[in-house]
Amino acid sequence: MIQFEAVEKTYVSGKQQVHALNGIDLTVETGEIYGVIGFSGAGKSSLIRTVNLLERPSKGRVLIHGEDISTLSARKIRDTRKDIGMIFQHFNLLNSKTVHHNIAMPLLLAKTPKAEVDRKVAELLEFVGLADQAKKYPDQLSGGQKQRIGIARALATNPSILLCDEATSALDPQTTQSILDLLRRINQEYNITILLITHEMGVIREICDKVAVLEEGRVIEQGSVFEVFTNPKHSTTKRFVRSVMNDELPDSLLEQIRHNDGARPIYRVQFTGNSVGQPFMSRVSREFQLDLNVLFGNITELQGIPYGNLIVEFDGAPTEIDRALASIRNDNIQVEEVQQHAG
Ligand SMILES: Nc1ncnc2c1ncn2[C@@H]1O[C@H](COP(=O)(O)OP(=O)(O)OP(=O)(O)O)[C@@H](O)[C@H]1O
Repeated sequence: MIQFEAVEKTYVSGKQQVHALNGIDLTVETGEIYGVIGFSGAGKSSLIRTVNLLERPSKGRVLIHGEDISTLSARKIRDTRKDIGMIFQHFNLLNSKTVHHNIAMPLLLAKTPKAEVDRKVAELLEFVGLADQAKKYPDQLSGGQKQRIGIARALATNPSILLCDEATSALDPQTTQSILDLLRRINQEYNITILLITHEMGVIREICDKVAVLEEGRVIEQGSVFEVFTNPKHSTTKRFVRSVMNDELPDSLLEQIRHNDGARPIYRVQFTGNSVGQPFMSRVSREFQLDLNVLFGNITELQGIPYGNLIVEFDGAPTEIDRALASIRNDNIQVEEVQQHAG
């Protein structure tokens, strides 16, 4: 478990002060994959680097499994660091050393016997799918392969926590996917808690259980990925969600809504989980004698739960439309009128 308690970080250079973190409270539970997203300069790197003391908080505390690491002895800090692996956007491999040596590095530093080092490196190479690349040098590998080496090196000391600093930002979409699959396996098979920072909402959607949105060194929104994606509250969160959820109304449709005289109101209908399987449209149409015209829609999946989003024009008697809306809401389906937002 990682706990940030009122964490602040101020950088001082000359007379200038930069307040990178302004009081962060966050808890990453054991076994979770927790994503922190934010635009450039939001404070993501500063935050993740306080976990392994690459940066010390200016105020507040970071607790690892309940212990404030900044108060530990030098020896205990070394032990705690072994328990926290880290991978980086640009991999941070030693180009003059072989793949084997790069992965072995943390074990060699810990004076692990050679036979044990060789056994562990072979196991890790197998796990990351690069068993035949041990003698190569990083320059001979693709970006995705380099990140696999970075991951293998991070796992060498059997950590319980893995920090991922923009681990897929330098990779193409297909390679990103394969690295995210590998991170998920690490989380599931080794029960390693993962804290990742990214500026890509697709990464959060793909593997995270929880997400926090960072802006100007503050957490502006946090929650389960499902909650935050289906009901984002802050405008920055809405921007991030829109970047992957494709629920923007097309221009032609906005034009149609703008010219709607209000006789046929238009609603956004959002439904999740069990509601997805319900034939609520035909039921409502029959029961309240309405014509329902679907103008736009998509159904997607978040954390294995289906999530639907429809834009529907309701045509019928106003009193029946009101009754229909009440009936839909009764089924735990969210409905909101889009007319006023569209213009
Ligand atoms: N060593 C440093 N000295 C001075 N200012 C710094 C230092 N590191 C970061 N900053 C500043 O702190 C703020 C937060 O930076 P940080 O790198 O944590 O944000 P970020 O969200 O990770 O951004 P990016 O995605 O661009 O890396 C920025 O204004 C940055 O310029």
